[in-house]
Amino acid sequence: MVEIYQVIESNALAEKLADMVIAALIDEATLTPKPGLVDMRSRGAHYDMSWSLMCDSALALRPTFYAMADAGMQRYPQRQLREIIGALGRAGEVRMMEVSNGVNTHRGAIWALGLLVTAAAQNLSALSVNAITECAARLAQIDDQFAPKFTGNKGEQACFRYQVGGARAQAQTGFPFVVDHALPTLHRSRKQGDKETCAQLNALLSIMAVLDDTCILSRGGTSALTSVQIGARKVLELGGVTTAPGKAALHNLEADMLRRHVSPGGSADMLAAALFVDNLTKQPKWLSSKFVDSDNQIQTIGW
Ligand SMILES: CC(C)(COP(=O)(O)OP(=O)(O)OC[C@H]1O[C@@H](n2cnc3c(N)ncnc32)[C@H](O[C@H]2O[C@H](COP(=O)(O)OP(=O)(O)OP(=O)(O)O)[C@@H](O)[C@H]2O)[C@@H]1O)[C@@H](O)C(=O)NCCC(=O)NCCS
Ligand SMILES: Nc1ncnc2[nH]cnc12
Repeated sequence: MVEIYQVIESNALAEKLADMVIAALIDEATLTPKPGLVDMRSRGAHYDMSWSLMCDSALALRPTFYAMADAGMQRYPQRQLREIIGALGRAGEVRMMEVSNGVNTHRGAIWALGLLVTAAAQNLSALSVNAITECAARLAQIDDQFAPKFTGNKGEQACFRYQVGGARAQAQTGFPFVVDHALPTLHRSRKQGDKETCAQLNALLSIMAVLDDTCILSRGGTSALTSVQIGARKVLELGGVTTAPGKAALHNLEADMLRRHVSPGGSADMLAAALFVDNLTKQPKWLSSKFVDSDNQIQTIGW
């Protein structure tokens, strides 16, 4: 019997992975409403961002994520791979700043989704949530000798001042709030029949309820972070955004955040990461095939 299968070039797989990252970033930006964040209806607590800017920034980052996925598919030693994607990430940040006119639209997203897309590309035959996040964590733990020791960025300053782990620790510990909070909430909410928008919003709130978001800390300090975490938890305890009490609590949470002028930018990045991992682990048809690896060997992607 002749086996019929589609052979995909590895660069086509990297293209697909990059497309999935961009789709996750655009889905996150488009999710409406989101408290404090840019969405289709408002700029939230950001004077310098808009929905179209977020989309332009995401699209401009496609070559960055493609190059990271491509690097992940080559058989580089892990330290070399870490340094390659570190350089790509820094170049991506420069590109982001050019497109956004100096606004930090996606720095945290480049970091988190860059590590995740590289990890996914390294393990195309084992695309599970744990395999991807654990591989991304191992990459994040490797010291990149070419990275500046201090960035001077607001996130870094907040980490020192408030003694929290921020974006780096999230990645180095395997994105626990994506794995243990966002994805289970997303799945539970879908299972109980919520619309996709509500399921994603509940997932965002489940992250906001626990994350040490340095965007909130640097603008509003610990009192703002505690208030946001309590507010997000309250919406979920009241049954989430589909119930009348949950909706009312969400409204109060948003008003409180706008009054404090704080935004959960880190939580938004973690939601995009969750949407990317969720899509990737749904066994998409384009991956259930074979591909040519960097040694010109045909590899089967299987589940
Ligand atoms: C490791 C880096 C991410 C650098 O991080 P650093 O600690 O130096 O700080 P930031 O530059 O501030 O970047 C951290 C970004 O991560 C997001 N974030 C915040 N808290 C968390 C968290 N607990 N877990 C995960 N992610 C988190 C956050 O990004 C979002 O916020 C941005 C908008 O914030 P906003 O306050 O509006 O904007 P600012 O301009 O900063 O302030 P204002 O003036 O407006 O008040 C938005 O972009 C979201 O994305 C933080 O911004 C990483 O950059 C790094 O090391 N890169 C080097 C390259 C590399 O090695 N790459 C590896 C492979 S990809
Ligand atoms: N929707 C959004 N609004 C503001 N900052 C963000 N960072 C990532 N996504 C964001």
